[in-house]
Amino acid sequence: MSSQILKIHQQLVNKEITCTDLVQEKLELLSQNTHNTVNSLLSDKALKLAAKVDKKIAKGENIGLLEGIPFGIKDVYMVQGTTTTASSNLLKNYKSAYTATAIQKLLDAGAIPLVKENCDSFGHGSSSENTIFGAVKNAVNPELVGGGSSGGSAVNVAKDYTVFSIGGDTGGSIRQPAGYNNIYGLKPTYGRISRYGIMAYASSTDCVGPIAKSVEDIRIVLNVMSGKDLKDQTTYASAEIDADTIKTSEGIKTVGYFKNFIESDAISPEIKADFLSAIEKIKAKGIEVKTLDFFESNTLVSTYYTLAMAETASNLSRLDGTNYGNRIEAENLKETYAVTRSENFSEETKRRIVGGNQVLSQGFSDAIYLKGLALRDAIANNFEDDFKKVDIILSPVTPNTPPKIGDSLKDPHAMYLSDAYTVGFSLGQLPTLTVPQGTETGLQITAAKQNDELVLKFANFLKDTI
Ligand SMILES: NC(=O)C[C@H](N)C(=O)O
Repeated sequence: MSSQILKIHQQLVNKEITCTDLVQEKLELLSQNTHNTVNSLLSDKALKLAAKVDKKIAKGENIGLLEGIPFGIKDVYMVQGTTTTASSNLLKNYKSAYTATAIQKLLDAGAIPLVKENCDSFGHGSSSENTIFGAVKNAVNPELVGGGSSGGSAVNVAKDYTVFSIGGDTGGSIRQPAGYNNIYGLKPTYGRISRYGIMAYASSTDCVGPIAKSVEDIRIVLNVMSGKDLKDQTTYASAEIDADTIKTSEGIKTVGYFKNFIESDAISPEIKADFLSAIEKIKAKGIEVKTLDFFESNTLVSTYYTLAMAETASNLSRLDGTNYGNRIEAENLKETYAVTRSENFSEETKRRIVGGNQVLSQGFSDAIYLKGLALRDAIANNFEDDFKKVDIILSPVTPNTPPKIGDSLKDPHAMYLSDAYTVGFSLGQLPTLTVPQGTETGLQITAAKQNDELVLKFANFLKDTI
């Protein structure tokens, strides 16, 4: 699909539509939607901003590319004056005191925030069913899950309720719902976009990224959000990615894929067939394809969940009803903490806090946590070796197609295993993009650290190839 942002920009500039009508139409679609994508609507703010854009256009002033473009925000981002619930009961009424850097940059560029979007609570999940706002339904088939944890964001884009949405990806939360809903979703290199103002889940792999319907829209939004931020010391300065540069296939000679992913018993036959057919088409275009060895799914999933649970147990320890959230008074302070947390956190979040505290506790941390860190280093080293042999690693996004609503909740372990193909790239802190394949799960393009440009370039190449 071509750029929605460029199309709407032209329509606004040519006065074929007004920004107010556009925003009103999207707000109506969002408020009537039955896919459970909305936690809260930002109608007043959005309509005020739209009126300003219309005034500017009426006066004949120039507008920027993102000015007047309506977008959605996963409900884990602070946006001053809005409720930021993380889809949890504990923060049901929590109002953000400040705005996340990534969102502020979009607001500064004139984009119009419409909605705080439903997701798995605190990012804990792969289906967007772990939420107090009702399970997000898939855009293609509403009996299936919308994917997670940025499910509401992906479905809103797929259904055209928003032009793009900002998701968050710790172990697949942008890429997997993008795949399940047949659109694009980018997890940039860790540190390319500031995490300041995102509700922290697992700080060592949390990434901010765009979900959209075209490579060009991903590029535009990525450029605006990227950059060093003194409020997040893990950020780095990056060069803008140029539209024309990513239209050539220069620098793409070799593509690799992990043999064990594709030969695994867990992969669905449709996904395997679609993947191998894409590989044949890539080869036919003269690109060399190499198979690579990688860690087994069980190792990847257990390393990721060991570290993610440890980090979330630590990050969420601040939510005890004292400074934030839905405090439940009990007999004494200790009881108040306990009741506030046990009554307000979901089963899945409690599972992760208990698991994470076990990982970090004295007597266990050497055997479990330190082992997890060592494996993470080994995985990162493996990637460094791989990128000496290939330019791009291609993979399916998930081994499975989206499950029916309700099924993932029955078996958390099976849900963790469905992240087998996304979590390794998170641990490696690599740039990874989901591209749609016309099916219910997409292809995942990964390049070496800080080479987000090559990922987008290959996505353009793939668009004309498969
Ligand atoms: N947050 C994410 O990136 C999703 C992943 N399934 C997790 O629960 O950790």
